[in-house]
Amino acid sequence: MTAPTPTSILVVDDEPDLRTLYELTLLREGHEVVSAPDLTQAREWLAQRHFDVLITDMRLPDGLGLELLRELGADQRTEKSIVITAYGSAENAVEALKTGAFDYLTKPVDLKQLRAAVTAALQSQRYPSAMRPPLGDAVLRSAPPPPAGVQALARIVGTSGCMVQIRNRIEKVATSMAPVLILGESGTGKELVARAVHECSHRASGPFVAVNCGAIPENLIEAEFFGARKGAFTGATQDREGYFLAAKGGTLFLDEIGDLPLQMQAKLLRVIQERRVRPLGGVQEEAVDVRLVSATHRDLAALVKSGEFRQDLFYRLNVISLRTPALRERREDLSELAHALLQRICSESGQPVPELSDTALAWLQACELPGNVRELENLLQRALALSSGAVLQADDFGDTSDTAMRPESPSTTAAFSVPTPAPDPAAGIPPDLQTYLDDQERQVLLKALKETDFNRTAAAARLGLNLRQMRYRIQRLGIATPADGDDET
Ligand SMILES: Nc1ncnc2c1ncn2[C@@H]1O[C@H](COP(=O)(O)OP(=O)(O)OP(=O)(O)O)[C@@H](O)[C@H]1O
Repeated sequence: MTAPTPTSILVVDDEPDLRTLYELTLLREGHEVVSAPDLTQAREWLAQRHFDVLITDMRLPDGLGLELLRELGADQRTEKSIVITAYGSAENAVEALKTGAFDYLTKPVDLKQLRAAVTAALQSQRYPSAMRPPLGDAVLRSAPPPPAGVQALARIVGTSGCMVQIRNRIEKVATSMAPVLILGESGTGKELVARAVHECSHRASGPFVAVNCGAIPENLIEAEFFGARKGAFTGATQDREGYFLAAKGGTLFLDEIGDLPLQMQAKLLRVIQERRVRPLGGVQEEAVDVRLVSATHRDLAALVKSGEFRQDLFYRLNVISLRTPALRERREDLSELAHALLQRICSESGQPVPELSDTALAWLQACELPGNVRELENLLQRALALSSGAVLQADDFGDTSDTAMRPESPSTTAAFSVPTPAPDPAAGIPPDLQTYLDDQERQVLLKALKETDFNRTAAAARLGLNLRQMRYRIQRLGIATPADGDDET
């Protein structure tokens, strides 16, 4: 049996002591290491041979480490780069990630983080060194993602140009550690995209922790994010891990990031910069090893302008952005989406998949669907509940003769799937029907949640809903629930 080929690393730093320190650390890990004090020598090495990882200081005597990254990118080379930047220089770190760096480290370099970054960079290579084709072949870009990634991409239905583009971009961005910001209207699949980024990345075997930033009570938010030791505050009856540590080795998805209170934004920024967290009441800081993906339906740039969102945090989170298009921008996908959603809903509830008649499809095509794919999903669920045959007809979607009855917002459709409480005749006619129905729905949901000890799966089952519908309603109606529920998926 032949011995495995050692992985090769090129270290570029002009300070001899630091070079030696990095070299020794990496040699001890079993890597083959060569080093260069400047760009010129690094270029000579790169012209001669291939490396698995390039580690470069930002400032070098004859230029910036970023130049090497640009050259690697232009030559479509497969080396993964890690850039070392000065402490507190957010611009350089963001610039490095935008230029294609896999990751960055800040000075003074923590050797544990150096080792972890190199391991992660190697894991993200889709070919082991022995299988790697010769220099010059643009292999990584066309290499397929892992099987879980392929499945996650397939869950994002749509063959319109913008959907093909978004799937391609997910594959590309998944191979680095750069933070990703997903922007798009409600119900356009931002969480689906975030999961696909995770599943296509080398972190796929790690956890995917999804957090709704707008749903956590303000007094608990710090403990939820960073963890807390028992007794750190009234009610902290046991140690709490916190999202950052729970997502260790995986991806932390910060949904509705635009709703994060300002005070918490400052704390989040500090953790991103320092890559360490200290749980409330704890004395020791712990290293953070997560890839951040955030999402919002709000206009973050406008929030920055109005002072509601910190510019420096925006800059940090928005290294790579992805936009999920609204359904009205890709109406050609509606039929495929409707069929795929029907399949999924029916397989989840174990019922046979009905056909979708031409009239039903035409009716859906005529709907505005401002709530996007989620609204389409709700309409199909409701039609399935109302239909008794093997074919879904337009009538199954409600009174289709009256255009005023057509669904106009996610809230309208959401109210349909819960048994609508009979109006109290003594109370007369409510001045705002939607608010009235929302109140009724909120009360029913709260009752079910309380009776099941806030177990969302159990509460959903009591109401004949699935977990996804339950989560949607909880979020839409702004119901506060303990965030560490046992049923988060
Ligand atoms: N392209 C798609 N293909 C298949 N299903 C989709 C697609 N886009 C969205 N969905 C489905 O629509 C529902 C809403 O999607 P998701 O929760 O990802 O949207 P979102 O943009 O995160 O919404 P919000 O901003 O309200 O949180 C989910 O059930 C999801 O599976």
